[in-house]
Amino acid sequence: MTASRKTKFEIANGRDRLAALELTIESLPLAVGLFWLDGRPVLLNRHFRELYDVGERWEADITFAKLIANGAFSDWKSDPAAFFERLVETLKRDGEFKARNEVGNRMLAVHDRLLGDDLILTMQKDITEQVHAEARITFLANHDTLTELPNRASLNAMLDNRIENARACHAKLGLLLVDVDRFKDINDVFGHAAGDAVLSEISRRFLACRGEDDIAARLGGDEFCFLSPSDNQPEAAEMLAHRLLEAAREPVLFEGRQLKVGLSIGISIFPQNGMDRGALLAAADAALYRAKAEGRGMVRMFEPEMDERIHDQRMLQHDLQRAIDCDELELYYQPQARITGEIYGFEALIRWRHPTRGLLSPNVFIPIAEECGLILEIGEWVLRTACRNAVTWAAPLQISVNLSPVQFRHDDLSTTVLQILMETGLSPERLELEITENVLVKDFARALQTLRSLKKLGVHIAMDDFGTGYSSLSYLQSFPFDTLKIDRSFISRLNTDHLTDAIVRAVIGLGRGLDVPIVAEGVETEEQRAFLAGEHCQNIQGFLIGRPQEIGDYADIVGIECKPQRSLRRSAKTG
Ligand SMILES: Nc1nc2c(ncn2[C@@H]2O[C@H](COP(=O)(O)O[C@H]3[C@@H](O)[C@H](n4cnc5c(=O)[nH]c(N)nc54)O[C@@H]3COP(=O)(O)O)[C@@H](O)[C@H]2O)c(=O)[nH]1
Repeated sequence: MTASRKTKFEIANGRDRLAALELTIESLPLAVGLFWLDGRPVLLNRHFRELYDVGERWEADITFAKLIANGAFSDWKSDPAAFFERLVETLKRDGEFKARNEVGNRMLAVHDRLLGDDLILTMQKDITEQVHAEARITFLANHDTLTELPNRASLNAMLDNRIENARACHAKLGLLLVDVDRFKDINDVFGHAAGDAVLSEISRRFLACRGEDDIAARLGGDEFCFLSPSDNQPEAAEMLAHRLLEAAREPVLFEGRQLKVGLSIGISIFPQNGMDRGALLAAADAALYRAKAEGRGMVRMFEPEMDERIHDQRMLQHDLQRAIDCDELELYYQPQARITGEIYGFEALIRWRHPTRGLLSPNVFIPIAEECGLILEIGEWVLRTACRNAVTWAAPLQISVNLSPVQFRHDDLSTTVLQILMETGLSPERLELEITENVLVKDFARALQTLRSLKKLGVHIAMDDFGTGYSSLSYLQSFPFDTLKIDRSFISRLNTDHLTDAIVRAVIGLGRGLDVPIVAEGVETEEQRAFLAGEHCQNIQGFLIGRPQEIGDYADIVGIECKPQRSLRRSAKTG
């Protein structure tokens, strides 16, 4: 090949390569533009031209600044030439510039580079889908998926921020904690889809009655939180609370049913009820607790004496952790008798001999133990102590033990019972476990399975407080209880209220029909006993027969030497 032919070949080859390069750039899936430093374009690929609406043969006066000014950078729009100058300065200094730019409804990741001394290469990638996905992920991290309200994490951040601002401006804030009354019942009776429908609809109504600056969030379950930033406190918070109550009044329609809910609301005010988020939430929670305790459907403002209750509960919880080890728990025993008066068993009832507060009722500390999980240890102690005590009796009487729903939901309950029976040597048919229907309300199928495995051990199962829940009857269909205990609230009204007499009569009839013996609880008078005898109620328990006492007080009945209970407790603990 001659020298001139070689050059021609190389030139042709070079042109081909340039054409191939241009074709590649033309079809790249990102917008590419090459510009002179004065802004005039050298090359704009198809994506770039489409993005900025430029023809294939662009007009002579087109420039980088004019093109980008069609994007959404407002500073570019106001003075594109000045911004272009600044870009060139940046490129000369740093060699590149990266940013996100919005063009029309697309989001672009822009990467500009200086090529040599006189060219700007801009590469702009469409990241609209990625940005949407990022926004969705951020939204999900900060919002509750069901109601789309801010979640607890984002509420915490917003509260901290608003409290900080309010502190700086000496402003006031109202914090509302809102609980949907009886929401659990809707979930349990009509299913979770109904529960979800209620929460979604209620949240939608909440948003409609919230003020422009108010914050609404879902904390989880049926708990919501609102922040009213008005200075007019507590009035503004109270007004918001009443708007929320009103919004929830209308039933929620679900699959043709009208589901009725109510709200309980607790309010705390910044700064007087707390100086930070934790204190304000705790104060609103105490007020909410009071609202629920006073019958639900209520709004309660925080009052300092509620703080004492929180403090008190915390102290008790703290002390309770040591109660077993320090031998402070005791069992009292209350006799259970045939209607004729013959005692056939005892119910074990726990007491806490607190070192400074004296003898505490289970109503005071069992809810605390359930809340903090200590009930598992305490419940096991009760079961072991009661069984160990009962085997020492000469008379093989029945021993009844209360089970908390928390114990019941724990996986190992039947194993624990079996272990204690084997360890103490108590014959299973002497042990009766008392459950309330709360045990069955949550996760019915699982509860039923546990009941069946307990029954297989040979122990008896009693339904306690019968008649106080509204679905007791349906539970009777599902499980063959050995005993039904009519709640003492019915017995105390016997002979004074016709309706109560009729209910007690009906329950006794029901027991007879199902062949399940009835125990009437809380029998205090001979008149009540006579009524029950007249209705052929088999068994009674109550102060008329005997109060809960140390077992030594019933030594002659159970057939033990009258020895102090503390030694028995200690021997139960050491196994
Ligand atoms: N999970 C556990 N719960 C327990 C345990 N021990 C008790 N409890 C539950 O605490 C509640 C209160 O019990 P208590 O203060 O012992 O009250 C019992 C009796 O004293 C009371 N009673 C009995 N007869 C009468 C009466 O004639 N009048 C009257 N005013 N009160 C009376 O009733 C309570 C027994 O109720 P019940 O269990 O429903 O049979 C109570 O709910 C206990 O269940 C425990 O170890 N674990």
